Amino acid sequence: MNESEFIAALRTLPLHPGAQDLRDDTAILAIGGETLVLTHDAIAEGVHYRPGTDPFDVAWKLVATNLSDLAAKGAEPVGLLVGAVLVDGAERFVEGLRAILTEYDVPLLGGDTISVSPATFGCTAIGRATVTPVPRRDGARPGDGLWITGPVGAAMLGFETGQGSAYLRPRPRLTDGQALAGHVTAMMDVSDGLLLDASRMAEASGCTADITLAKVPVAAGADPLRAVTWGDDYELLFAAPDGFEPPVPAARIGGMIAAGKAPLLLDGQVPGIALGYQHR
Ligand SMILES: Nc1ncnc2c1ncn2[C@@H]1O[C@H](COP(=O)(O)OP(=O)(O)O)[C@@H](O)[C@H]1O
Ligand SMILES: Cc1ncc(C[n+]2csc(CCOP(=O)(O)OP(=O)(O)O)c2C)c(N)n1
Ligand SMILES: [Mg+2]
Repeated sequence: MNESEFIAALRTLPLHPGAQDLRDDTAILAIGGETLVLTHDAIAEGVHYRPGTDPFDVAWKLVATNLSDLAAKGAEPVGLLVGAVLVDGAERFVEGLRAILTEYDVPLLGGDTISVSPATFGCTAIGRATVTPVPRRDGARPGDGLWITGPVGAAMLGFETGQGSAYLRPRPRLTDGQALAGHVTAMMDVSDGLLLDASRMAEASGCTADITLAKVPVAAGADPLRAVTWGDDYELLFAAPDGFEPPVPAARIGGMIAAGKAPLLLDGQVPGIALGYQHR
C-alpha cells in the first residue's frame, strides 16, 4: 500500500465532518463562536532530514511544516503538541523549539517523549481561523488563475548542496495565508512538489490545472523541471478568480480549466514524469 492507498482505506473509518473526508491539509472544528484548524505532521530521520542533522534544525523544520498547513488555511496559531524523541543533543532540540515558538509567537501546549531509533518526531498544531469559511483545496473553478507565493527548488538545492536555509529552516507563510484567505477559491501549501500538489487541488476541485513552466518562479541554479516536482518548499499555492490582484507577492503560474484527460497539464501536455514526492 502506498500513501494514497492507505489514506483511501482510512476513509472507510468513521470520519468527523471536520475531517473533510481526509481530502484537505487540516481538519476544521467549529466550537461555539470559534473555528479551530487542526493539523498533524511527522518528520523522520533519513526521510525528512539526514542523519546527523543538528536537532535545532529538526525542531524548527518539524514546527515549520505544521505551521505551514495552518498558513494555507489563513489560521492564526494557538498552540502546539510535540511528540519528541530523546536524541543525542536533545538540548539543541529544545533550543530549536524555543527559536521557532518565539519567532511565530506560538506557545507549547504539551506533548510526549519517548526513546527510539531512528528518530521520528510528531507535531499537532492548533490554529484559529481568521477568515470563515476557511479556504479549502476543492473550491477552485475553471477560469480561476493559479498562483504561488514564492519560488520552488530552494529546498532541493539546500538538500543537495548543504547551503542556504530553505531545506532545514523553511518559513511558514502565516501572514501571507491570512492576507489571502478571504479572497482565494482554494489554497494549500506546497510540500510534496508543486505539480503533485496542484494536481491534488485540481482533482479535488473537479478541474484541470494548466501550468506554464516558464512562469513558475524557480530558485537560482535549480533545474526547473526537478524544482517543480521535488517538494519541501512550503510556499502557498492558491486559485483566485481571473483579474485578482494578490495583496502579497505572488506569481501567476497558470490557471484552472475544465476537467480534461488529466488533473494537470504542464505546457499543455500531460507530464510523463512523477509529479512529486509520495511515501511508499
Ligand atoms: N494516519 C492518518 N490518520 C488519519 N488521517 C490521516 C492519516 N494520514 C493522513 N491523514 C489525512 O489525510 C489527508 C492528507 O494527508 P497529507 O497528504 O499528509 O496532508 P498534508 O500534505 O497537508 O500534510 C489529511 O486530511 C490528513 O489528515
Ligand atoms: C533526507 C531527505 N530525503 C529526501 C527528502 C525529500 N522529501 C522527503 S518528504 C518530502 C515531502 C514532504 O513530506 P510529507 O511527509 O509528505 O509532508 P506532508 O505532505 O504530509 O506535509 C520531501 C520533498 C528530504 N526532505 N530529506
Ligand atoms: Mg501530512
